[in-house]
Amino acid sequence: MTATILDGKATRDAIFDDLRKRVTELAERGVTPGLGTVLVGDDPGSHAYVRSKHNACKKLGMNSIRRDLPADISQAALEEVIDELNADPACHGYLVQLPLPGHLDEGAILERVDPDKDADGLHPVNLGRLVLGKPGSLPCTPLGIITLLRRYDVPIAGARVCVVGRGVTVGRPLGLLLTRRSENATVTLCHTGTKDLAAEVKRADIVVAAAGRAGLITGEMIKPGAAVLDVGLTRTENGIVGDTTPEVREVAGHLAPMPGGVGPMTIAMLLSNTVEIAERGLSA
Ligand SMILES: Nc1nc2c(c(=O)[nH]1)N[C@@H](CN(C=O)c1ccc(C(=O)N[C@@H](CCC(=O)O)C(=O)O)cc1)CN2
Repeated sequence: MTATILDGKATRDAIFDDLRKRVTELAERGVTPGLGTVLVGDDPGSHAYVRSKHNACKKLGMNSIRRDLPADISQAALEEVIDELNADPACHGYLVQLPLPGHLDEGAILERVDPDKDADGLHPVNLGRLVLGKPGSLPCTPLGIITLLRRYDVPIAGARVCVVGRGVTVGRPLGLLLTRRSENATVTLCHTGTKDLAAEVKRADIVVAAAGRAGLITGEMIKPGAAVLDVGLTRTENGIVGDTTPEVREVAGHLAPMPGGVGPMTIAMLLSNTVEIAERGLSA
């Protein structure tokens, strides 16, 4: 068996086509949705992601506001930038690119973002709304994973899902999303304390590998025909590698590869959240 590829780039492009129409409709009502980014420091990966976000805004006819800040910025100065974006009516939604340099209090910065402008869905208020099933921005990578599964008709309701990795951007919120009534999956959240990872993975109809450990999930751990989404990203001398080994493709029924699977969906969901915030502003 060779897995059907869950193509994140093609799916992102289809989502962009839909978003372009919504941006045009908003423009007809006098609103141009605006996305802000806050980037601290010189990490080349973070710079590349932020660049992609601004390029995507341009493609869709959205405004974008960029705040690039020095690596040694103080907590107080960064908080001032956050306060400015909170007050800027042209900025409908924004994000603080993670990770932040170690001297900054990341939690305090994320909490300072106006939850109703939180394009990333990572503000504690929005994570709380997710727990309570109330409307709010949803975290982009988990939302991208569910959108990709739906696009390829991979059954979610009743599926056993094994999420490997308990990070705040992917694993934890994904567990919450998948166990909503609308998704109805049964989720096992695995982490470094899991006793028999191979056994947990083997039971799953859907495996999400988001531990950030290259090659952690091997072909023999996968139930034949399962859907596997590789979200781990490790940069090596030979390029990017994911959390799954190449043989997984021969066992899985569906595979979101690294690269080209979930990553492009993250940016699509970020723009979708921003357009949604702008639409909400008009209907409020
Ligand atoms: N505030 C946030 N910070 C970070 C997030 C996030 O969602 N919000 N996620 C990641 C970085 N990220 C977006 O910000 C991101 C990561 C990867 C990709 C992507 O398209 N990856 C490609 C391959 C990577 C490459 O070529 O360098 C892929 O999977 O095909 C997009 C966005 C951490 N920080």
